[in-house]
Amino acid sequence: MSEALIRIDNLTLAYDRHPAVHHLSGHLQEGSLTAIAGPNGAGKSTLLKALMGEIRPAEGAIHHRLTRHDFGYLPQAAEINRRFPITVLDTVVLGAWRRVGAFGSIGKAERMKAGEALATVGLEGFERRAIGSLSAGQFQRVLFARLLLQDARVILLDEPFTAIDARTTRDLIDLVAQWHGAGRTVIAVLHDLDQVRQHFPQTLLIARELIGWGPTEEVLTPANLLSMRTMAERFDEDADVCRPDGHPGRRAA
Ligand SMILES: Nc1ncnc2c1ncn2[C@@H]1O[C@H](COP(=O)(O)OP(=O)(O)OP(=O)(O)O)[C@@H](O)[C@H]1O
Repeated sequence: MSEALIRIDNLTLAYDRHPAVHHLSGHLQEGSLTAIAGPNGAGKSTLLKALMGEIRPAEGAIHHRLTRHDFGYLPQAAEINRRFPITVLDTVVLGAWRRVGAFGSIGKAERMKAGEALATVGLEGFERRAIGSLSAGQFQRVLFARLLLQDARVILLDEPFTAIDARTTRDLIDLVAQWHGAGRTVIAVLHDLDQVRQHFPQTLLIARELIGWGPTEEVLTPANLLSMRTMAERFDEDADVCRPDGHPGRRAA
């Protein structure tokens, strides 16, 4: 078997020492297409941010030889400020900045590529519109066009199809399949388990602790889904990170 692209070793992620992800281990192969599923507050977004290096492990480690520029990231819609006065084309062009670097110059070629990416996502003619004037689905298409321009080796998508209509979802899932076909590594946080079963060969099921990670049909079993719900009911927002021996640490006063 080929060497893993990303290896996660006994990873604990915490905010102010309250763990959002506990003792997670596993690996991602290059070219894999993986869904991260789990209840609200399970640590899914936190894990994506840690993969990119935005959150440092409280314990354990994430091993890879990638840089921040190798990651394309689509945040949850709620994290994006759409009031920023910027056009659709310039938003897509931002995808190229990561590639050319902060001191590189964005030329005509990049702007043309941005126009092509917009056409690919079905938004030809939208170039000069302000992003604030778009529908949620149109804006999500713009963000996918930006990812196309970014041309990243690893693509991280946080709830990419939430509040998006069926047609847009289908088009964007097709893009994900194309990335996968082209050998990109794609990881998407998803809540719709039917979508996961249909389109994602690998699943990481998490409820702060790992429940299952592997082929989707082996992970999304009734037993695992029951464990997930039981663990979610017991989420303890005041838990402290474990001691190095793996036993629960002191609880916050
Ligand atoms: N910036 C932060 N500061 C403090 N706690 C945070 C922060 N971000 C997330 N958390 C907490 O970490 C835990 C995991 O949150 P996270 O957003 O990773 O979960 P999630 O699985 O992505 O949830 P959802 O499905 O609701 O988006 C939650 O208890 C959350 O309140």
